[in-house]
Amino acid sequence: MTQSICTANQARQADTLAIQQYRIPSLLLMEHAAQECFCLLKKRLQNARSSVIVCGPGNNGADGLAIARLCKDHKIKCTVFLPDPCHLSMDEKIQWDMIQALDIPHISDLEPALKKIEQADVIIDALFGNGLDRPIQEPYSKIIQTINASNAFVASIDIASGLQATTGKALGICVHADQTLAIDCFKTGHYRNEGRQYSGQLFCLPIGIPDHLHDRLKTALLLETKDVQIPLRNSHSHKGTFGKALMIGGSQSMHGAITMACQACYRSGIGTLTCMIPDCIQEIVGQKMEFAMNLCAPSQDGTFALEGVACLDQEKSKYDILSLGNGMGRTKATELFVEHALKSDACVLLDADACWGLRDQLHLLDREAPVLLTPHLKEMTYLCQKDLKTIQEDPFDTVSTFCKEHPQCTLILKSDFTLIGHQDKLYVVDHANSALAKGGSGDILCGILTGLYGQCRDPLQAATTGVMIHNLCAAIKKDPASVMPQDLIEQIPIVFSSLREN
Ligand SMILES: NC(=O)C1=CN([C@@H]2O[C@H](COP(=O)(O)OP(=O)(O)OC[C@H]3O[C@@H](n4cnc5c(N)ncnc54)[C@H](OP(=O)(O)O)[C@@H]3O)[C@@H](O)[C@H]2O)[C@@H](O)CC1
Ligand SMILES: [K+]
Repeated sequence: MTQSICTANQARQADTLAIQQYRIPSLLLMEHAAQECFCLLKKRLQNARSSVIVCGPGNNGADGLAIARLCKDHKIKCTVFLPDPCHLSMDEKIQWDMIQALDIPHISDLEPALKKIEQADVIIDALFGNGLDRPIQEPYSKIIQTINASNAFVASIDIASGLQATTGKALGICVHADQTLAIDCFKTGHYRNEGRQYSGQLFCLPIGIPDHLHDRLKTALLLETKDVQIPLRNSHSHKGTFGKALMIGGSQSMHGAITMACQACYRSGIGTLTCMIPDCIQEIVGQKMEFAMNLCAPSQDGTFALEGVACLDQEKSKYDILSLGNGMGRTKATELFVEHALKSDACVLLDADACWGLRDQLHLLDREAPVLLTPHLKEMTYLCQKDLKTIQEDPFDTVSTFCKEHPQCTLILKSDFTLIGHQDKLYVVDHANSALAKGGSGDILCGILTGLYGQCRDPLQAATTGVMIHNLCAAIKKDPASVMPQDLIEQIPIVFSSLREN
């Protein structure tokens, strides 16, 4: 099952359709949710000296009560805390009656409950889920404050209580979860604004809502390794089969960027690779890259000179993909190279300084051949009319709006998770790893994408597979602080073969 990322409204609509159109009783969905949560938490609950399930006034609270019942079935002790038994949703009222009939320990008075929370080593947070619609007030703020001050392991059901499920904004105070057990689908609020900070480790649990309901009702899909496809390599092939790439970049002060990008490209299966650099770095780059052909364009002050673009014009028709940006610098020549590359018939990949070089000529994106763009958040401000804060607040909207306006583009927006957009499709790759938060990491991604595009000629396949490979390269047995770009490049063959085996 591919995991959908939904707004609160989309998740609610899927629930409603499952109940009304597919006649699945709401209590049955809830029982599935409770069983899945219980399975995941069972070991911790068994080993806990004291656990508390804190339940709010809606169906999120009802999930918590159903989990308490499963604990009783498995002879696991836990205490239910329901602060407001007079204010319950319909399903919660049914769950609450069962709790009382089964004589499961429960408290509703605040002071003894807060003591229990202070002493607990496992807390299940079922205060608020998808339905939180206003700032948290007393007594809930005091309860959340006590949960956050405790040393307990905290698991939030569906979403950390206090987070608005669509926006990920903390409405006043918010539970700081160690784990979040998303019910049926992830919520956009897990990824936006404070969502990442409060959610802890994320899991998505199926509850029997027919998967196809999310074909329409979703904002994005979370990509997993099983969803990506390394381009096939027929043994009866020659170097032309796997694409001809021209990678353009480098400058006196940043010659490492283009070298790393080219190494990653070659390791990612390109047929032939030519590297275009300013002639002032010819010697140093040439020594590092026997595998690539070098083309030198005239330089000025350590970067490409304006007249260097003639070199690109002479060459550009020979390639399947032109990739620009790595270590190129922000100069007039960069803008000119971007313009002339986009006026070719080849696929064009614009990375780093090339995204900056595009900022005043976005109309050039309306072309026949595909364009791949790999901005980070700041570089994204050059590609749309939004400031950094607005992009950070809603990267989903930023990417989907851009991709609708520029249907030829595949956009890869890099932050602590990666968003990939193409036309109306939106994907998330979430393998956050600080090993990638370093200079050189983007150049390696650019190389991987170029290599993959050469083989599959499908920008979206190159993007989804390339981002996944890049993320997996960082998952090595080295401390993230010490991972060097070269470590990532050396990991590429290992990741390729493990993905191909799968
Ligand atoms: N079939 C299903 O639907 C399934 C649902 N499932 C589960 O249900 C969850 C969604 O349930 P939900 O819609 O009842 O929302 P939830 O967040 O529990 O309660 C919110 C209620 O609290 C109130 N309220 C809001 N803000 C407040 C505040 N600041 N301070 C105080 N009160 C506040 C407000 O009520 P009001 O006070 O406005 O009457 C609102 O109604 C979902 O996350 C998942 O866990 C699963 O079991 C699968 C099946
Ligand atoms: K919750």
